[in-house]
Amino acid sequence: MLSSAILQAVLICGSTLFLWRLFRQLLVKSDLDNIPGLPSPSYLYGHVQQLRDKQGWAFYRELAEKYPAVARLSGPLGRKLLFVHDPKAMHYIAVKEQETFQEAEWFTSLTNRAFGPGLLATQGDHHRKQRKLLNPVFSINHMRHMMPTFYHVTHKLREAIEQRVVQGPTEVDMVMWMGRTALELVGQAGLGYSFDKLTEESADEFGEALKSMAPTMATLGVFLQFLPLVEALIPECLLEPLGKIAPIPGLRDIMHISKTLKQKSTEIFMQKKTALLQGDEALAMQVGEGKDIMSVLLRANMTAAVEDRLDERELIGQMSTITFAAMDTTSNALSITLWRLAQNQQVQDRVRQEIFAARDSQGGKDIPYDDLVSLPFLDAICRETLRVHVPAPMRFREARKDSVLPLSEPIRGLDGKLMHEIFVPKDTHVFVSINASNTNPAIWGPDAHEWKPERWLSPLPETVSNANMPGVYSNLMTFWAGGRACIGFKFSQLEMKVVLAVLLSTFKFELTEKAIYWNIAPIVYPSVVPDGSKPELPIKVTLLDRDVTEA
Ligand code: HEM
Repeated sequence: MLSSAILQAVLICGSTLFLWRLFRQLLVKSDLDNIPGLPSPSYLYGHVQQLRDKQGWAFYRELAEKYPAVARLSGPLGRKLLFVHDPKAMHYIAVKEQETFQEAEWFTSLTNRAFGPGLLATQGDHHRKQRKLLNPVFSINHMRHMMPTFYHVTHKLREAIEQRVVQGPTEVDMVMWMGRTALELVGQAGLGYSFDKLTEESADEFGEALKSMAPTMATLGVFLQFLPLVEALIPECLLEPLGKIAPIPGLRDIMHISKTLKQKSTEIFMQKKTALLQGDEALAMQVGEGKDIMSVLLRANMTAAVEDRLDERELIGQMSTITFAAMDTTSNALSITLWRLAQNQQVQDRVRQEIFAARDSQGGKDIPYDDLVSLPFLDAICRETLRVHVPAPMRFREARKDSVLPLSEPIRGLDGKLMHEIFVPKDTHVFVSINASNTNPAIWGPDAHEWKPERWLSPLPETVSNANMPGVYSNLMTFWAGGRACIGFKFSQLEMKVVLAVLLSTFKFELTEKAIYWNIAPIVYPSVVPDGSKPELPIKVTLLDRDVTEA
């Protein structure tokens, strides 16, 4: 009784706040009304259905081609949304004015509840303090130390696939194997924890909870928007008991998942802390031998100046945060790379020869860090895949106060006048299209949409450097920019290269008869039916006869 009254009160307050923000935006005329954009197909939903369409690639392409900098779109009930891929505007959003253009409030509340106060849940000075301590543990120097762990896990993967194809060419679901490998790699190299032996079917409670987090979040849908309000109105001590009885689908599941994540992260953290206090010998006995990101972080935290130290809740919060952020992104990037190589046998042969030559120069052993990262064609394949096939293609931000967004080139407003900048009122929802930016023909040339690794082997067009793209990686926005850019982008580069080097020197990958559909989602994934919800990527895998391949 009491719970439904509280729930009703929250819903009424939430709806009032939503309507107030909507009316304010509709009533107060701003630059948003003068920006050209696609007409809304429905007053009720606006463009939401097109934006959420898993096969909406043509819609996104049309939008980017028709409006090469910004466009106005519609949200539910006529709410104005800003679609952006102009480099200067993106610099402003991600770097210069990142405190104005923040993640949606519900997202930070949710990640705080789900994972604890890690990087995805903190803002401003608190976030900067965390990054200051975490940045060095993701440095190239630490990646180097983790090479043996990367190879150890990847050889397990190779053995697992070899067992399945040893009798002859076999169809293998590569997205499943890339997912398991990415989780185990971030487990061992990130947390010093093993989720999955890879050689047998095994389910780990922590790994399962992490994997089910994103699909369960999706079932909560519109209720998530009310989370900050719920937190503001209901005392902390009542949240859990009320959550258990509230008639909201998925809520109990997400509470259970968060509890499991916290318990397991705390358990691993405590083991690590004890080992650290016992000294280097005890640490060396652990998975990751004390070289994993969390062990290094714990050591760094102990020796940091008192004002720079993170408390235990923050350290524990980083564990699920990092694993969650690392998992599907890199595994799907690897899946897309394998699919592209299966489509392009000549490219696959050429990169394999490069890998063989590098292995031969090591007497057939694993390629060391410096040699691996500087293999030019392997590098070109990774860059090109991350340019054209962005794993997380859209970023969302909310303007927390009125702001003025500068543009690289003026656009012509609906009133016929040139607009050099756009006044963006507080509460405007901004969609940044990384895809549109990475495949902009004005920057990358007329073949911008084609997957052509060779483009990275010669100097890039001048338009690329002239665009002043703010992204942290290769003039691309794939890993975002500024203080919230992906902290793990070097980790993911290394992961992609180690996995590709080991797999391509053992197997040949070919397409099967089955069609593959890439679905637009927070992380793009493949399926064998259009709009399929189950990630699947069947690829024909053949064990290489090294002599034949080299002949
Ligand atoms: C191809 C693989 C990857 C892609 C495309 C990717 C992309 C991104 C993007 C776009 C962001 C910014 C999100 C935003 O603020 O809106 C981000 C943040 C983040 N990524 Fe990655 N990521 C990848 C791999 C990884 C890996 C391997 C790790 C960890 C080992 C990682 C850890 C993180 C963390 C912790 C954040 C939050 C950073 C912060 O807010 O300070 N990512 N990533």
